Amino acid sequence: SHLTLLLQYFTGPAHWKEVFPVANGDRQSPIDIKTEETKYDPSLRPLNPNYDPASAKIILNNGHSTSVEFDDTVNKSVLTGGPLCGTYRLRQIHFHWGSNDEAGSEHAVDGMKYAAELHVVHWNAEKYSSFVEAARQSDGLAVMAVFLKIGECNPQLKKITDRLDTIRIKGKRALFTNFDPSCLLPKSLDYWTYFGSLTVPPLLESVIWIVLREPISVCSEQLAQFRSLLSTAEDEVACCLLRNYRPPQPLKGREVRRN
Ligand SMILES: CCCSc1c(F)c(F)c(S(=O)(=O)NC)c(F)c1F
Ligand SMILES: [Zn+2]
Repeated sequence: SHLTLLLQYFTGPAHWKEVFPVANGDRQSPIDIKTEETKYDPSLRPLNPNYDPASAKIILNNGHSTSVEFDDTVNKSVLTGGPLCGTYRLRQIHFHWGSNDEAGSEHAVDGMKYAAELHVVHWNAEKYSSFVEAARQSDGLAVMAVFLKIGECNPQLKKITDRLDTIRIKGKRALFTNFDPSCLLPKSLDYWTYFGSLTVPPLLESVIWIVLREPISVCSEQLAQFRSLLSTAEDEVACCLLRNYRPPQPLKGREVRRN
């Protein structure tokens, strides 16, 4: 309907600042990482993801992406090390992609975009009592970003893309357990890190970003399965979730460090 199209037009990234002024803030994400300007920091430690496959609970279509949600009531699946102080608890993973294989990642590297990007979302359970409280703090969230590069079909990603037909409609969820998201990480855990934000409203500036330098592979057919998800609910005119990435935002003097 015209109203749906109008809403979709006004809910795009260009209009977010009208409702969420922080969209023009000093630490917005994603960014274009200019590799020549990144700074080696010897104090950065190796990343130490430690996930229990039993923490995985459900796979979900929230209308903006597909996510796997984890049990974050105890410190069973955590991320420590890297730029982080303390223990960050795994909350969920989700993906960003584009309407074609040429663009889809949120972060860019020297102006180059990958086909898609995986976000592994953690919150600072040592200092804060809930995800929602942590999401309001400058050191509340830690998101590990993994680039997906067009190439071979990814057998680990298949565990997720093979289930998408059961959650095509916005709001649908299905049981999804016995899954360790480490299987989606590249061989090298070398990374860039910088202080940023959520990339979807409310765009809260509470994310310590950890962007892995080595991509994992994804094939066109698997990306097509992401694009076949619907951004609409049962009672709405069906509309495919063709793209869900925010374009790069101004760096505003921030430093990007590398280990
Ligand atoms: C528990 C519900 C929200 S968890 C979440 C999310 F769903 C999301 F999409 C992003 S993002 O901004 O898109 N990518 C970094 C986040 F940062 C998040 F923390
Ligand atoms: Zn994300």
